[in-house]
This record gives sequence, C-alpha cells and structure tokens, in this order.
Amino acid sequence: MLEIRNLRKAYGSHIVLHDASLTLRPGTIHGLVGANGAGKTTLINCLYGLESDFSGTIRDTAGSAVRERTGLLPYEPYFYPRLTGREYLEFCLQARGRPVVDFTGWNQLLELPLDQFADEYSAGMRKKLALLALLVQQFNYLILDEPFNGLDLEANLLLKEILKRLRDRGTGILLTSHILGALTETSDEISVLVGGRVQRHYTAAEFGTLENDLLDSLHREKLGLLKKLL
Ligand SMILES: Nc1ncnc2c1ncn2[C@@H]1O[C@H](COP(=O)(O)OP(=O)(O)OP(=O)(O)O)[C@@H](O)[C@H]1O
Repeated sequence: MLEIRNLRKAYGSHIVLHDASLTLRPGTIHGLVGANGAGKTTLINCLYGLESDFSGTIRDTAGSAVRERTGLLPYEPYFYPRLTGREYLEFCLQARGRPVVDFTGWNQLLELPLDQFADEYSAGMRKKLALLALLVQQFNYLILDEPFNGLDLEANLLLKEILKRLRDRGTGILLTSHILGALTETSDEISVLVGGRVQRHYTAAEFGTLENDLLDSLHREKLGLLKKLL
C-alpha cells in the first residue's frame, strides 16, 4: 500500500495541504477530486518525491521508496527537444535500468507516430506517449494526474478499459480528473480534497451521494450567484 498520513505542505505562507491522509491499495482505482487549486497536484508531487519540505508521512508499506515501484503521469508531460517518441520510450526504460522492449503491441492501440519528434506532438499525443511509457514498465502503482484530459473519445474509452484491466491484475491506481463520469465509471473509491484535507471518502456504493453532494453545493453557492447575474 501507499500511505499518506497527515500531509502538510505550504508554499511560503500559503498552506496548501493542512492534514491530508489517503491510502492507495493494490488492485484498486482511487479517484481524487477537488476544485482548481485544491492541492491535488501538490499531493501527488509530495507522494512521488517531487516536492520536499513537507511534514507528515508518506511510505510504501512494502518498505521500498515510493518511486521504485510507482509510475507517474504528470499533469503536463515534458519531453526533451529533438527526441522521437520511440527514443523517449527507450530513454524512460533505460533511465530505470530496464531492458528496452518492443513497443509495437501497445502502439497498435495508441497509434502514435513514434518516429516523429515528441515535442512536436499534439497535446493528446503527448499524453498518450507519456502513458505508453508507463504501460510498458509494469509498475505496482500508477499515479495519473488528469489522464483523460486532452485524449480523444476513442483513447478515453480505451484508457478506461486499460485502467480496469490493470486494476484487475493488481495495480493500484491513483487518478485525478475533473470529469466526474470518468471517475465514477472507473474508480473503486473516491476521495474529495477540500481546504487542504480529504474532506470525505466515498466507496463505490456511495458515488450517487457524491454526485448529489457536489450538485447540492453548486446549487447552494454558485447557481444562486449566477441567478443574480443572468
Ligand atoms: N510551485 C508552487 N509555488 C507556489 N504555489 C504553488 C506552487 N505549486 C502550486 N502552488 C499553489 O498550490 C495550490 C494548489 O495547487 P495544485 O496545482 O496542487 O492544485 P490542483 O488541485 O492540482 O489544481 P487544478 O485542478 O487546477 O490542477 C494553488 O493555490 C497553487 O497556486
């Protein structure tokens, strides 16, 4: 399991995460929702070791460093200039000391022009390439920051199916999305980040309540304001 306990992270005087706790279990898809700026990416970056200077505990209960058995899809994947898609994939594997594998099978699904420069890919293609680099590595855990964002309809459907199959094979997947349907269709549990804390945790049986809770707060606050404006 990956465990986050009482995570507190501030940028200067701005406290982003106050006391966030979350567990990612093997064989589970765990959705993380929260408003823009709620701290989802910050939480992910702390979990993956991209941020330091936080308090609380973050650990892989198997005893290894989180990064060793975990792959990260960042919100905006970065590619070195003048590196083809294929070279990027090879680079990712070699950087982790893994053998270079044949990408053909996975790329029949994702259909990327692997011999073009990755920094010239469209936004959706960039996301697919970063995903492909994770899929060929067989991680125990995946952390996916907005994986559906920018993907076309077919790739969206495909990704949902890929995630479910990985989950069924034992992978623990933490994913963020602003598309509630994408989360409720794929996740086994969803945590809601509000005010720097996991305000509530919903099991799949409670997803109907989650939608109602979100709609309720929208109706109470923003739709009331909108009525005054329009
Ligand atoms: N490097 C940084 N320096 C200063 N403040 C930062 C930094 N990174 C994030 N923040 C602030 O932390 C807060 C949380 O940002 P974060 O990107 O984690 O939110 P998020 O929930 O992922 O948002 P979104 O849904 O818009 O992607 C924001 O107020 C943001 O301005």
